[in-house]
This record gives sequence, C-alpha cells and structure tokens, in this order.
Amino acid sequence: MEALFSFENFRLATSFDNQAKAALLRPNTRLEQCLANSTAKGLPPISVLPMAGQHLSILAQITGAKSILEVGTLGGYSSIVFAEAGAKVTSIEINPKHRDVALENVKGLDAEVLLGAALDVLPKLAEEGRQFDMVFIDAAFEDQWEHFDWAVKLTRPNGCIFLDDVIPTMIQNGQTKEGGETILTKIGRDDRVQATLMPTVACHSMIPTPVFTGFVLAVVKSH
Ligand SMILES: C[S@@+](CC[C@H](N)C(=O)[O-])C[C@H]1O[C@@H](n2cnc3c(N)ncnc32)[C@H](O)[C@@H]1O
Repeated sequence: MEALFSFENFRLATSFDNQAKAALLRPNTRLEQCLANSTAKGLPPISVLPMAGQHLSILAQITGAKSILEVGTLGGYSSIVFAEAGAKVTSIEINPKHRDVALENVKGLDAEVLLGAALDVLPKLAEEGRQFDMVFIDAAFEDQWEHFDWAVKLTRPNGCIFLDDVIPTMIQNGQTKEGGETILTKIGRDDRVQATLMPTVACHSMIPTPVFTGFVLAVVKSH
C-alpha cells in the first residue's frame, strides 16, 4: 500500500505522460502544423501541452461551451483546440508577432485574435456587453487576479473560468506563502464564484524533470 502512494512515484510522471499521449491522442494535422509553424516563426514552446489541450477540449465539450474567451493566444494552439471543440473563440494577445502567427494557424476556423494587453481589451469587451460560456486565462502571472476579476464579469452565469498555472505564482524561493494573500485567498473571498484548485504534474520536453503546477476551475454564480 505504501509503495502505491509513495512520493517517489512522481519520478514516473514522464513515463505516464508518454503512455497517455501514445494511447489517447489522435493525429491532428491542424495542431501539428500550428506547432511546426510556431516553431519555424520563432515563438517560444509554451503552448498548452497535448494532454492539457485534450483536457480543455473535453471540458469545452461537456459544458457545451459555444463561446470561449482566451487570454494569451501565442500561436493559437489552444484556440484551435476550442474551435475544434465547437466553440467560437475570441482570443487576446499582447505580442503582434504572436498574433500574426496565430492568425495564420487558425485560418478558416471560427476564431478571432484581438491584439492588445488583456487589461485594456477585457474592459472593452465588457463595455460591448460580451458574455462567454467559458474563459481560459493563460497569460501574465502577475495579472492573474485582475484577469480573473474581468473574466467573472465576462462569463455568463453558470459558465466557467479556467485559470492556468496558479501553483507557480504561489511559490516563492521554493516555499508556499503561508498565511499571506494569494490568488486562492482572493478567489476564495469572491462570492460571485465557486472554485477549486486542481494541482497537476506537467511534463515538458525541454525540462528534464516533471513540473508541479495546477489550475483553478471556477463556476460563475452571479456578477
Ligand atoms: C502561455 S502563452 C499562451 C499559450 C496559448 N494559450 C496556447 O496554449 O497555445 C502566453 C501568451 O500570453 C501573451 N501575453 C502575455 N501577457 C499578456 C497580456 N498582458 N495580455 C495579453 N496577452 C499576454 C504572451 O505574449 C504569450 O503569447
């Protein structure tokens, strides 16, 4: 029993990730071309990992999300995932080069890429009265709470918010910030949402060891 739950088992994460990719992923030319084009154009290899992308696709499908707002486009990998899951995608990207590559990669799909800093674009979308079934936040660790706050205003009641990479923002010099203000305490005080933290282990090809990360998933109860 002890061996089943040993901390040491984390060393197997990469092996399980490889097994899952081999067993569960189906060939996807659009996603493969997106990665190849993004690499060729010099974009950093920081799009969501294939199994995480598949998770987002399943989440979009089981929630029936028809409109998805994304903060952080990069080359459009996750935009493609959402569009192929049946949603109209609105994605925000601050870097013009990333936006241009993303536009090439999402061509023909129901996806728009808005150029600008999220904290400039999000209020405009709110002013326009836009509402989304789901918001995926995947940019700028330092602005996570502000992005989340706008996401609540832009998500329809009972829609959901996926805030990626929250664990790394809560680690300082290898320690948790015990007792201090974190993204979790801010979200926890927010009566507009019910939220959970899902810690995960990610395996990046360019990082030799598995990475401890995680996301917050929230349902919006009111505005
Ligand atoms: C992790 S990547 C996004 C990956 C993408 N979601 C995917 O899976 O393919 C983060 C992106 O957010 C963009 N970004 C960073 N800060 C931003 C901001 N304040 N507003 C909008 N985009 C931002 C970066 O330029 C980068 O392209």
